Amino acid sequence: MEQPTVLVRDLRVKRGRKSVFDGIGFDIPRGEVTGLLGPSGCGKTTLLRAIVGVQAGVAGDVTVLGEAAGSRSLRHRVAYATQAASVYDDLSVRQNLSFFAKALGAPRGDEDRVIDLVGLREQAGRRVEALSGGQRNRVSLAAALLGSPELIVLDEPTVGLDPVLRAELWALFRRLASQGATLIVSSHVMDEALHCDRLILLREGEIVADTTPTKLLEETGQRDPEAAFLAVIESGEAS
Ligand SMILES: Nc1ncnc2c1ncn2[C@@H]1O[C@H](COP(=O)(O)OP(=O)(O)OP(=O)(O)O)[C@@H](O)[C@H]1O
Repeated sequence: MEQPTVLVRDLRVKRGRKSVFDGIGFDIPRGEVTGLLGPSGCGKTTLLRAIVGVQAGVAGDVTVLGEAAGSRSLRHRVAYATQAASVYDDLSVRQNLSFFAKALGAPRGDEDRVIDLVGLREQAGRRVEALSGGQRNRVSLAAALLGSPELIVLDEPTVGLDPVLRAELWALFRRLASQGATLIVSSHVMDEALHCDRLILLREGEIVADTTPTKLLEETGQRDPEAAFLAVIESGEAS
């Protein structure tokens, strides 16, 4: 059987004095879009950082593509787009992406491929400082797609985007997964859950459900994911 892309076992994370996770575990198979959902402060960013291997205070096992999370050999195989766009304001979209492409050793012309993927062709020559917040975030997303990484970790990539763009990005995530990439996408918007193959619902550092959109709605008898999430939390509190 194919090895999962991400394998998390007994993960414990301390940030300062606070224990954010105290022994969680799950697998993420290849070629799926996994949604990491839950309210602000539940631990989504901390978990993504542990998977990428940049979080301090981590104990337990996080294995990515068969290697320990954060291993040097994963540098070109794993991409991470943080919540705050990390791009140069005084460079154009294309200059930013050419710079990152060179730093990564991505194939020639890869910047144009990712500019098209995120729908920024018209803005390619514009300096990043002249873009909207949503467009800036898409530059960051484009940078994460350079070099066609096998695991793509995206922290709230659709924040601040209008519904049309949001739908376009989700279609892009699905397309990348169908080509074999594995995506982990965090969000606190439960409606986005419906675009995922798999859902990990977090609350205060605990996995309250590890499910699929269909199962979540079926098992809670709800029609919308927001209500379903609340139902999961209430049933957890009742038991
Ligand atoms: N540098 C830090 N030192 C101590 N505690 C921290 C630090 N950063 C975050 N935390 C705590 O860790 C917990 C998880 O935070 P995290 O940023 O992972 O949540 P999140 O689900 O991504 O939230 P959001 O959706 O608001 O980004 C929170 O309780 C937060 O207060």
